[in-house]
Amino acid sequence: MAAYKRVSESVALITLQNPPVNALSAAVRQGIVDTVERALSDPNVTAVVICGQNGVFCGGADIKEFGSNMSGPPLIPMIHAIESANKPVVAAIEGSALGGGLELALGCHYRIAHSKARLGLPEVSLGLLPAAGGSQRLPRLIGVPAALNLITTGRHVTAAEALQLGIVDQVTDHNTVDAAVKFALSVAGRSLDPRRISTYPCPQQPDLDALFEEVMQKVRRSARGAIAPIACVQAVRAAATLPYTQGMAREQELMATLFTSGQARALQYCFFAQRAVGRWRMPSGARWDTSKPRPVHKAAVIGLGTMGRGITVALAQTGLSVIAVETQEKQLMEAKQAVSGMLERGAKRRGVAPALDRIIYSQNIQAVADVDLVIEAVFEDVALKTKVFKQLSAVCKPGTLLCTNTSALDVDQLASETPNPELVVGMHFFAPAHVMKLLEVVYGPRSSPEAVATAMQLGKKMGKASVAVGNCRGFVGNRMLKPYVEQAFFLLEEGATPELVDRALEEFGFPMGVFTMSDLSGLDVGWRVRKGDGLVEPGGASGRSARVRQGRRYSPLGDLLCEHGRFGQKTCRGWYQYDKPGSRVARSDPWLHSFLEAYRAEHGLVARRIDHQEVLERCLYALINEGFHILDDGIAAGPEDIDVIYVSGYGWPRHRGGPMFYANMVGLAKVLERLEHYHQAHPDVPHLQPCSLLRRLVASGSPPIHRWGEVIKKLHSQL
Ligand SMILES: CC/C=C\CC(=O)SCCNC(=O)CCNC(=O)[C@H](O)C(C)(C)COP(=O)(O)OP(=O)(O)OC[C@H]1O[C@@H](n2cnc3c(N)ncnc32)[C@H](O)[C@@H]1OP(=O)(O)O
Repeated sequence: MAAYKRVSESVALITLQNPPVNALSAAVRQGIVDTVERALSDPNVTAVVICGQNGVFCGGADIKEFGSNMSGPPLIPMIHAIESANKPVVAAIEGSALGGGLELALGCHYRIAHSKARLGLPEVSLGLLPAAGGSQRLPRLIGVPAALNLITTGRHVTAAEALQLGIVDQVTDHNTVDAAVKFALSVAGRSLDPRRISTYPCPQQPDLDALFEEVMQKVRRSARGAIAPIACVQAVRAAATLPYTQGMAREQELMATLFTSGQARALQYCFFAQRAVGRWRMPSGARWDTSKPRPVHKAAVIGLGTMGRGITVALAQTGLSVIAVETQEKQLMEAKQAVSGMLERGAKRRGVAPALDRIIYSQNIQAVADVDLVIEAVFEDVALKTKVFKQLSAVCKPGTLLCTNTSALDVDQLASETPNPELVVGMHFFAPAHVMKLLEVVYGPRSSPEAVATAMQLGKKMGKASVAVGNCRGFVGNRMLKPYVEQAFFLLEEGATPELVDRALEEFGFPMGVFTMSDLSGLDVGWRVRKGDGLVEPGGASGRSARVRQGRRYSPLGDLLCEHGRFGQKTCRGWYQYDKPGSRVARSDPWLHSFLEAYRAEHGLVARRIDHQEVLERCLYALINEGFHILDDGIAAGPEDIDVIYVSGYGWPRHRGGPMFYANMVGLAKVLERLEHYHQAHPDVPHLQPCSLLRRLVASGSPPIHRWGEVIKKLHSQL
């Protein structure tokens, strides 16, 4: 839909109307075609201004239409008709001009932006390229290097940067439409030939081949298997080397490949999944839209180790006053120095003042008496956390929300130690907490909807992908990680090497394989957890019993490496070897290979050839199978929650959508068949036994992922 109005007598004002972001749906495109035609055929109109309703120019093509049969006028001829118009067309850009929205503006003869507007071509993050002429017009307008940067990263630029780059002609702090109308009147009657970007030659660049080669290499390295960034480089190259019409043909050809690729579907699923997790719901029926968050102005962090420091930074950067408590003076001083450093570096990067004075440091827990919310981040020890929660209950004003930063402990058990368990939730941050985008908000059976709403809102303010999950061992992310890591260990026993397993996973798109990751986070972390679970037998047992614990197959490989003092990067030795402590360059370690051979010999294991497919199937399907258990148990409300957790916090490649989306893409019947196959081969591995929900879904004809909820609901209503 697009509204048409005459203003200042001779200016046609066309307003895009499709809330909330005026996406270019079929109806909007039709509206633009009709109103532009009307303006151009009206002899009383001398100029045209295009703007968007409610302070947003246009969020781009309507992503929801991508999955359906596209109808309505196509974008390219629509934009071409605007550019060819014989009356000046001015884009009045407020809010956002993104993707097709910016491409529409590039078809206009002039662009006026409000100073708070953001512009960009983020198609690459949806697995696409700017294929409404954006990949051909932008390089002609701002040059190849700047266009390559914007198109391959998809980053949004401010109006000020857009002006500097030459994307917009004017920036205003006042009413943008008024400024655009005034501007349109001032240019009416001027020749438009110099304003048609498609007719510009692409600015010449010395060493064009070298530039493209360099960018292509950089993009390939960071794309981790994603194809859209590569197609973006190819499209810009076409702009730089071909006449416009041929460049457009290349743009369309590349887009057709991307559009039908599974990657675009996965990335568009991620876009909507990220928004869907904000609409959380709990098994009790409490929901995001009926639960009111409490205001949080002042927060406290208890315990200033690595996690507590990061959380303090994240809170202060959000604009909250923070009381940071650490009982030991030396640790408190060290933490203050570290937190200040992190804030200063972050502020420098963002060009703002560091929020140093928002934090009060104290050794005394009494200092938190008047805060609205506390995040306890002491050592992962249930007795210690219980003690802190008891102290907090005595000190804090009534109604203070008590949050625990834990990666696995029972939130409900901690809640039960307080007089107001409804005020307790888990906030599982990921290290480094001021950088990592994921937050699991863990509710127990007694957590109030208000407490969950408050933690979710705080997470959003901190810029985190916040996902509400139920309380169980490891919550969602770590619970699913366990069978994944377990399979990797078993594969080593059966003949694989850390190098082989990691390479398969990295080629799949993970930034790091399981063993490189284990070296980075420290092998002792998992060792401590396994000790706590009673799985580690001191000194390492021998014989068959060494590989069986609690009635199921167990691999003591990680424990044995720890017994050798191999804790990963920090000790220069783990699954790999490193030149110096903390070095990230993992080198193959002959000791480890000999150790594996000796281990297999000791346990009568015969190494066999293992290929990448088996590595992927065993590690990923075991992880996915646990995801189905999590859905079945109601710990995650839907597959989107799991997928957002894995993409935002566990390095799952975004262009593969997340583990549950991936299972949907592979085919549920295939995942089930492979799990059955591997479970038959390894009956002592319960994680390979297909989950009953997976069986139910397959029996229901493998519905698409957005309809899994119906099967889950039916299953639960029958219980
Ligand atoms: C031939 C192909 C030509 C062109 C290709 C394209 O144009 S692809 C689309 C390129 N555009 C984008 O990638 C922009 C996507 N949107 C955003 O980045 C943000 O939504 C935006 C515009 C910056 C606004 O952010 P804000 O935080 O204010 O809102 P939110 O993200 O929560 O979005 C609000 C609701 O709008 C829906 N939505 C946003 N953009 C689109 C879109 N392009 N198409 C369809 N729907 C869109 C979003 O899903 C939210 O809806 P909800 O029901 O709440 O989930």
